[in-house]
Amino acid sequence: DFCLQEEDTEAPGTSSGHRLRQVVPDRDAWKEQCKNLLNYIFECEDSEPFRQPVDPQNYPDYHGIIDTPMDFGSVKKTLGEDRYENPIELCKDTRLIFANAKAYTPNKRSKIYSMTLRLSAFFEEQIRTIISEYKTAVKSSDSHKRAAVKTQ
Ligand SMILES: COc1ccc(NC(=O)N2CCN(C(=O)c3ccco3)CC2)c(F)c1
Repeated sequence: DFCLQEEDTEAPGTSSGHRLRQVVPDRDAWKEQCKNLLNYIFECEDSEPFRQPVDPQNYPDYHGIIDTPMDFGSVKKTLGEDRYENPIELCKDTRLIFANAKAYTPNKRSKIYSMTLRLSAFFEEQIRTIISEYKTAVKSSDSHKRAAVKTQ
């Protein structure tokens, strides 16, 4: 964010023109943070069954039980294609991965389901800060916008 001065036709830092550049939290920081979080999850062995969509050949009843399949590969692709507006949307899709496993598992002690419990605990720990910093950045950048309008 910066406030343009009338005489400011020069490149920044020249003797005649000058710019007031304020530091505002980066509202796009969540993208890189979520990319790194997803890469870490992909490195975890616990994510192996959840990196790609379920193959109906292996689990013929899966799509009869689960209405909205989701996997980390799809989340990563959506993020990479800039189709998430914010980290809250990414968090919703990721929670769907865990909810689907809980809905599909025949019992709560199944190996595959137990993998989601560890993954989910780790994900929730990490996404909490990412979302909190994003919300702060949005609030701050909105207030900077209001301030900038006032000076015009
Ligand atoms: C292409 O290679 C693949 C693609 C996808 C997968 N994933 C699966 O088949 N899953 C098994 C069913 N499921 C459960 O949540 C679940 C809960 C309890 C029992 O199952 C989701 C993950 C895979 F293993 C290999």
